[in-house]
Amino acid sequence: MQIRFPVKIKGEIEVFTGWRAVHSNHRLPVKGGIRYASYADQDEVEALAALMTYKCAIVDVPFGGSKGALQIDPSKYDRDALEQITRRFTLELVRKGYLSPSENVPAPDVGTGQREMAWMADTYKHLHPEDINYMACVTGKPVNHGGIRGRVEATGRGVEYALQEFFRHPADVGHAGMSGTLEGKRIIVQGLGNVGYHAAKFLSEDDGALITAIIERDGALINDKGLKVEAVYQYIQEHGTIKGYPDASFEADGKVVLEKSCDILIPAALEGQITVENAARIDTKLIAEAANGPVTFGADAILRERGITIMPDAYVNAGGVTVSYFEWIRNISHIRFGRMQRRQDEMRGHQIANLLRGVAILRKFVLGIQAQANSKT
Ligand SMILES: NC(=O)C1=CN([C@@H]2O[C@H](COP(=O)(O)OP(=O)(O)OC[C@H]3O[C@@H](n4cnc5c(N)ncnc54)[C@H](OP(=O)(O)O)[C@@H]3O)[C@@H](O)[C@H]2O)C=CC1
Ligand SMILES: O=C(O)CCC(=O)C(=O)O
Repeated sequence: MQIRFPVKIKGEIEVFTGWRAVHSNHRLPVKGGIRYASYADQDEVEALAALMTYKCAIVDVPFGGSKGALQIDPSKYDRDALEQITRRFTLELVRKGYLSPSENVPAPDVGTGQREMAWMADTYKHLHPEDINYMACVTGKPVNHGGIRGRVEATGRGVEYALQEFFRHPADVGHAGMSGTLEGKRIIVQGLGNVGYHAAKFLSEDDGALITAIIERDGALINDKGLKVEAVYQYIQEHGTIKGYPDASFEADGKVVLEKSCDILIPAALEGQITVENAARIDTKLIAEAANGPVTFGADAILRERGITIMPDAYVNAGGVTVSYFEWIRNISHIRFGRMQRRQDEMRGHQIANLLRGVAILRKFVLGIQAQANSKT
């Protein structure tokens, strides 16, 4: 479904185009992120909606597949304009039946995050004040707006878990031309956004892997001894670029760094980064598809022919939708997880107390019979 809507920004009317595609509603609600990107188009959204169907099936979360996008470069708008645009987009989605807790539940994706999800949930709530499940209309919300701890880092954490699992299978590791664990493995990450940042951070800090290069929109940082991911991330927050980061060499052409030698390549930015054009030059043993669709169909065949193992997106980046499921469940159950746990603990406490009481009664009963028997002899 395509939507076109006008928004008045600083006195000027701008018309925006967005999409929400549903691939399969064999299970409801359908689920999938909404991205803000200038390159977004309908074909991409439809393909990503199909991927969501398969992803949800693979990790067995009871959702159908959907995806959405708004054709916009969010870096060109200030906070107020983005809020206006997001609220208007949400209004259109709700009106057309493409956003609701029971039918279609968006989440963050490229260019969107907790803030946009909070605006969407709030807009839905104003349109449907009678819906007591309004909070479940989107996931990936801030924790103080019905979100769940861990959703922000969930996709990156899932990438780490998928790789940890891979390294638990020595035959597969050997087949990929490696041995041992993640410790000391040379990893290149493309995209230090939500997914790439958390994946790189956890893999280096928790698993001892070396992040030897980070490729961003404006070039790449290289350090064969391993980059400090948190320091690079903070540098970007402060300077808005990776250029000038002190503890690494800089390469202006990020695409070339995709071809640098490494053990594991993690594309975590955009679709179609590894194509028939560069597949023959990719110098890695394992590709973990953290982004959706980073390897094209043609490139996939070339890489496999060359013996490079590919861990597919529908499995590698499914941590996000998995935690989204817990957020949605929590929102529709109207009970805090802590409270559920407390009730369970209380119930268990009651059961143990009842059991002990039963044992005490039984003991009294047995002692009584024994006393009776003794008095008779
Ligand atoms: N967020 C989630 O929970 C999930 C995301 N995904 C997928 O993961 C991928 C990344 O999403 P997410 O991390 O959320 O998005 P973000 O917008 O948070 O991050 C994307 C990152 O890639 C960078 N980037 C943009 N263009 C390029 C380029 N040409 N070369 C290198 N880096 C570039 C961006 O830089 P800049 O900020 O300058 O644009 C940004 O740092 C997408 O494919 C998404 O669909 C999959 C499952 C769940
Ligand atoms: O968290 C979600 O519901 C969807 C995340 C997403 O868009 C994706 O996995 O590609």
